[in-house]
Amino acid sequence: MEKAQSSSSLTSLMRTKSDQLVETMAAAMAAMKSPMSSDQAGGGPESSGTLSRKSSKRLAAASPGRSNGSTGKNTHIRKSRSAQLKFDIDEVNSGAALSRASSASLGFSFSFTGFTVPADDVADLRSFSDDETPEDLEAGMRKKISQTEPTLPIYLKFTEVTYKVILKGVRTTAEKCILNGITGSVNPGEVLALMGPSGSGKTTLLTLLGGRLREPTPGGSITYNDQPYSKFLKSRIGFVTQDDVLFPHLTVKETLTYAALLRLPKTLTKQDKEKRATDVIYELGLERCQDTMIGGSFVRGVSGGERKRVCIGNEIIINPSVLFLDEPTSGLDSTTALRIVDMLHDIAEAGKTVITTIHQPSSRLFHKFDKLILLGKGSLLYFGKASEAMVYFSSIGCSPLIAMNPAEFLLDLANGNINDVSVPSELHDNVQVENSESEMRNGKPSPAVVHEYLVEAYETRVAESEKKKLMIPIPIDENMKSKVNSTKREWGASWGEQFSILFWRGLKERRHDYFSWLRITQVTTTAVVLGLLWWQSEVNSPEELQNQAGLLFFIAVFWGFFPVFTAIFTFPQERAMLNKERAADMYRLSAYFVARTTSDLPLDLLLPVLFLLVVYFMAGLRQSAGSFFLTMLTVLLSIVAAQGLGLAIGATMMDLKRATTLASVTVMTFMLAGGYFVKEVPVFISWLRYLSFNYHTYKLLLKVQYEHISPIINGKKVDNGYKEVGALAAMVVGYRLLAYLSLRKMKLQPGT
Ligand SMILES: Nc1ncnc2c1ncn2[C@@H]1O[C@H](COP(=O)(O)OP(=O)(O)OP(=O)(O)O)[C@@H](O)[C@H]1O
Repeated sequence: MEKAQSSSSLTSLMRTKSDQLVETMAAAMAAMKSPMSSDQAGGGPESSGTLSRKSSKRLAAASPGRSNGSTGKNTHIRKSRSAQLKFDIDEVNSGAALSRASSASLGFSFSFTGFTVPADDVADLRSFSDDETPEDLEAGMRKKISQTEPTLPIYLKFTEVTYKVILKGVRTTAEKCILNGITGSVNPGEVLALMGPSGSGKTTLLTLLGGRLREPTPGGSITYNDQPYSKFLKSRIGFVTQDDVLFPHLTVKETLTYAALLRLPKTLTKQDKEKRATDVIYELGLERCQDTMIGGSFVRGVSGGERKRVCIGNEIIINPSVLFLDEPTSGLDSTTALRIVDMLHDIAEAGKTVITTIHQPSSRLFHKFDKLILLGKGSLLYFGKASEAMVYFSSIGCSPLIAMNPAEFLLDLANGNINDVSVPSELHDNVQVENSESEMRNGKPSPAVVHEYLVEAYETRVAESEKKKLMIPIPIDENMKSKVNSTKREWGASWGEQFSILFWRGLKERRHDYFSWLRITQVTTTAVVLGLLWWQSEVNSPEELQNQAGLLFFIAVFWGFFPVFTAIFTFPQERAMLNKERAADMYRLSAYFVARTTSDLPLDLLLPVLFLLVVYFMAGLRQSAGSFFLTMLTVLLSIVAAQGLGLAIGATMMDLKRATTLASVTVMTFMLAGGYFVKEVPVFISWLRYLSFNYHTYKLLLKVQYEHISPIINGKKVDNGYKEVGALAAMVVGYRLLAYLSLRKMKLQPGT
């Protein structure tokens, strides 16, 4: 028997690779057409190997009949076929890996010279918007990602990657294993698809590979050109998250131009960067919608496919070496999805390494991937060429019984759903022998049994050889490898430029808010009502003065309350964008912070001017230019201080519900401590008023209006007002500093 076995193996090895491939494919086709016939030939599921160690022991004990004379023949066929198949898979995996990478002109020097789109190409090619027909695509109307600039090639390898989280319950703490020993690799020029049922760990694996998930520390090793993750990679990695994180009020062109200005290296001029944005627009076929707003829940904008392409454009604009995409085709029709995957192919052809998760691809899509990882409950069920997946599963006895999209078949298997799928008879025998209810469902092996079988099949057949392959050093020179190791961060623009870009981007994004008639109406209506209520009020008696002081206190409270609740939204609303852009090292946090907090100031300071113009003269407050302007300055200072509080609460909580609750309690406390309602505050709590911007504003307003009447007004001593101004100025800076530090401490959310 041994002789027969070795001669069979020898024959297999002596055949040419193509012969083997043809035979294997033919066997697989035959198995797919008629799974039963292969059984009869002795090479079907039964002969495909006793893969489950546990199952095989059970089988040997329970089915002595199978260990008779025929076993020798069966074992021989099984072993020789399995050896042949293993050989094929190994060969195909290693041989095809670099084919596309080498065909792409991968320059081994690292510079940015910009994308080049020949003008004729642009003119000739029709735009590729969502209303294109599938025929256009078939006819090759799709634009190629034409890029003359070399890309730093990055070979990504990952071995035995595990990821566990601690789940803390009310009483208990449990460990959950999300990924369990995932091994694989992807090279420049290849598109690797991560497939698996919902919750199988695709996004977790993608974010780990993208270097965006580092807590809790994952097990195993992930290397980029045989080097561990370094900060340098942030600028070489593009990451397209599942949710499209874009500013809804910016147009497609604005979005990509700002990304180019912030992310491209300082060595490029502003014009070069803008040209790069235009090139990307053409390459992604977005020219027809380049001046359309992105849109969002409340604003109609570009279509879902266009939005996804903008997200991809945002990442490819930096000419990344590795591009990660989380479900780029979700929610898109099959034609648009195909277009996106075609685009990923073109991106890979330009020498980039592309890794994407994909939920349920059509068969046309499925065949476009070079490599495939199939996950089931966090375990690896298959890693290899996508085109070899069916061959592999047929080799372990799992084939579709009806014509089926391969992706659907693989997902069914990964889910343990074996309706319309043939599984090895040993799996049936197994569970029948044990007659375990938990292992059977309607007379079929349960999903858990199928899962265990698939995991063990992969471990025993392929895993070891894959791990060995990963030990081979990658074929690029040491210089190139060490580049990845650099810890130097390279900003695309200086601090000042970052500030200016972010400031103008903020102004553009919120330009609609500035001219929001709702806010203007709200403020002017309040002003008119106040003006009418205090119409031409006099201060000839203490009662009249107290009456008018009520108006001053209301102004102090209104312009304390309003800015806090507006500013609270600033950071929680932009959290996803901040996460995304900080993960990509697009700018310094300080530049973003200053730009974000100042770009709102024009409107925030314009409305109170309008308000005071109405109230001041209607209510007949002190009629002198100095008093008017000092009142105005006091209110503006109070607004900037109150904004600081709102920013600090928002940045600390980063959750609108909690932030608004805390803000309302704080604002109410400050209002009560403001010195109008309670005159005799108990000593032990009297310090509270010093924290209240209402208190300081009110005191300053009293001083401006009545210092010529009496040194003590409404129970408040009117001095030079420096203390109040100092306190408000300290609040302006202090609260902002607190907000900034809270943002600094904020942990980046993976995958957003
Ligand atoms: N930090 C975490 N804490 C607890 N559970 C987590 C955590 N991260 C992921 N999980 C769980 O791990 C599993 C895998 O999640 P993951 O998002 O990677 O799955 P997926 O395959 O991408 O799913 P989908 O296709 O639905 O997006 C899920 O059950 C998820 O709830």
